[in-house]
Amino acid sequence: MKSTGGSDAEKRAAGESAAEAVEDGTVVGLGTGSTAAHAIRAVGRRVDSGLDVRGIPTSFQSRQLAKEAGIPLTTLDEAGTVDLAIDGADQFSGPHLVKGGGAAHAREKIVDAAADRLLVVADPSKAAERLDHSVPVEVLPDARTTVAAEVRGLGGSPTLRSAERKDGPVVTDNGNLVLDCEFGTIANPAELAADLAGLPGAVEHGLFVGMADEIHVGREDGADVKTF
Ligand SMILES: O=C(CO)[C@H](O)[C@H](O)COP(=O)(O)O
Repeated sequence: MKSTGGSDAEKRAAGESAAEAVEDGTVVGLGTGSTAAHAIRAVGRRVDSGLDVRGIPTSFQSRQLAKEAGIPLTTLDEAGTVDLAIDGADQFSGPHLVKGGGAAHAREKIVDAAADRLLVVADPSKAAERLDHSVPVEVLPDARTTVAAEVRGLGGSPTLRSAERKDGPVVTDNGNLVLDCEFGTIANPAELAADLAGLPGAVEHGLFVGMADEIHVGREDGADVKTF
């Protein structure tokens, strides 16, 4: 699993802190990435101790991890609602997030938006005064050229994400491609989110505007919780 940013101890502290918030008898969205992985393993340990939950994974990776951790799984179709989602972020500023470093942001946004509460888990390197991380845009393969042109028209600089250990582009769990779009400092995340959402062939973008209810920021020896 690709790991970026802070230390593993910080990520683990964040994941374990959020996993403590999971209540008995609930449906939990399971995010993607190295920090969310710690939360999934921690929820699994609580399941071993008798916690009754059902998890909704947001990616192939989180499904595999949840199965290994012994978390019973369900789907949005079956469960209908999500009580709590735990997910990572590539950057956060207040409750606003940039996600999609693992190219899982389309399913993550569906599950995170459906949740009554979204708990973000992050190491301190993900904090920013204002969002300035590149924004991943998942695109239908046929739309990559036209969406890239539209992104340039919005003042962005798109780059097709290349795979590591495979020739060619990253292909998402949904069979699509990813354009990483640099906009510099994002003055108005809501406006950019609306512009990107309106592009034909853009499946989903990685701006999660105002979506975090809590951010658990891991330290070497614990976690700080910001509530919104
Ligand atoms: O959005 C994501 C995947 O699409 C991840 O949550 C994000 O990339 C953070 O990952 P990590 O915890 O490994 O830094």
